[in-house]
Amino acid sequence: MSEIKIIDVAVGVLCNDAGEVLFAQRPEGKPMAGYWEFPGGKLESGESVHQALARELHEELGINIGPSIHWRVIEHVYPHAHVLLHFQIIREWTGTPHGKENQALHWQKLVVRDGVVEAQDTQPILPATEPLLVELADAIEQILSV
Ligand SMILES: Nc1nc2c([nH]c(=O)n2[C@H]2C[C@H](O)[C@@H](COP(=O)(O)OP(=O)(O)OP(=O)(O)O)O2)c(=O)[nH]1
Ligand SMILES: [Mg+2]
Repeated sequence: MSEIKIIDVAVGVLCNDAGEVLFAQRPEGKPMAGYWEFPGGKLESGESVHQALARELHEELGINIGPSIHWRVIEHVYPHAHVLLHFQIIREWTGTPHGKENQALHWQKLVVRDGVVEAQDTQPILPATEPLLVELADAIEQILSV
């Protein structure tokens, strides 16, 4: 019997006061290079989702995050890995995000039109993340309205 290894991934949705979210483009050398994603990465052993997120966003963007709000957990099977994605929304951080791994960054407002989010500047988006954007736009609107 073969055992499936599920990889936990902490995914950070940085959301600014204008309601924009930060996308990063996966650099050369990683699986699915060129795809856009939310910053984040794999949990190391013993880490909580928030701890992994704080570490990854410091490594990838050079920022220190404040609290993260749990939003969704999504399972996805790629040819390269079977992942469990823990999406967290972040409203507070210190420092200005910059691509420490030479990845391109882009702040993008999630505008829903005819039931889809048009994100022309951040195509293609990772297949597990793309279908969540409409609901994420909703969640962000609610968070900003409080
Ligand atoms: N960060 C992130 N990963 C995502 C998203 N959507 C999605 O399917 N994934 C998948 C792609 C990868 O299989 C996995 C993330 O793993 P990764 O390779 O980026 O992990 P890492 O940052 O720790 O990278 P490395 O140190 O292993 O190079 O999760 C997303 O929006 N953000
Ligand atoms: Mg990563």
